[in-house]
Amino acid sequence: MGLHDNQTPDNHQVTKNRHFLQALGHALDGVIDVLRRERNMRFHLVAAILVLCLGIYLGIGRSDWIWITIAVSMVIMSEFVNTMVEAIVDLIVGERYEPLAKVAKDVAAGGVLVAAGTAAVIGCLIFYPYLF
Ligand SMILES: Nc1ncnc2c1ncn2[C@@H]1O[C@H](COP(=O)(O)OP(=O)(O)OP(=O)(O)O)[C@@H](O)[C@H]1O
Repeated sequence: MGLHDNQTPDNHQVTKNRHFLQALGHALDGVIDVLRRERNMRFHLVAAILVLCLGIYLGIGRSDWIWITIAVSMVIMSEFVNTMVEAIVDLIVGERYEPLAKVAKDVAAGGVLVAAGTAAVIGCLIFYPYLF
C-alpha cells in the first residue's frame, strides 16, 4: 500500500478518513478489537447466538424479536463503551493508580452489568410463556 498524505511514514493513519470504505474498514477493526480484548463480549455473543437459535426453534413472534434485538444490541453497545473507556483511561493514566480512573472503569463495567441484567429479564419475560 502506498504512502498517502493522511498516513504517518510507518503507514499508520492519524487523520480523517477520505472515503466511506476506509471509514467502514476502521469501524470493522473496532468490532474485531472489542471481540479480541473483551472475554465478556465473546460470552455475550455466544449467549446472543443461543437466544437466536431458541427464538427460531420456539417460533417467537415479531414483537418478541424486536425486544430481543433491542436487548442484544444494548448489551453489545455497553461492551463497546466499556472497551472505549478502558482504552482512553489506559492511554491517559497508564499503569498509575488513579481514583478517577477506577471510577471511570468501574462505572463503565457497571453499565455492562445493568445492560446484561436487563437483557436477561427481557429474555425471561419473552421465553417464559413459550416454555411453560
Ligand atoms: N489506572 C487505574 N487506577 C485505578 N484503578 C484501576 C486502574 N486500572 C484499573 N483499575 C481497577 O481495576 C479494575 C480492572 O481493570 P481492567 O482494566 O482490567 O478493567 P475491567 O473492567 O476488569 O476490564 P474487563 O471489562 O476486560 O473485565 C477496574 O475496574 C478498576 O477498578
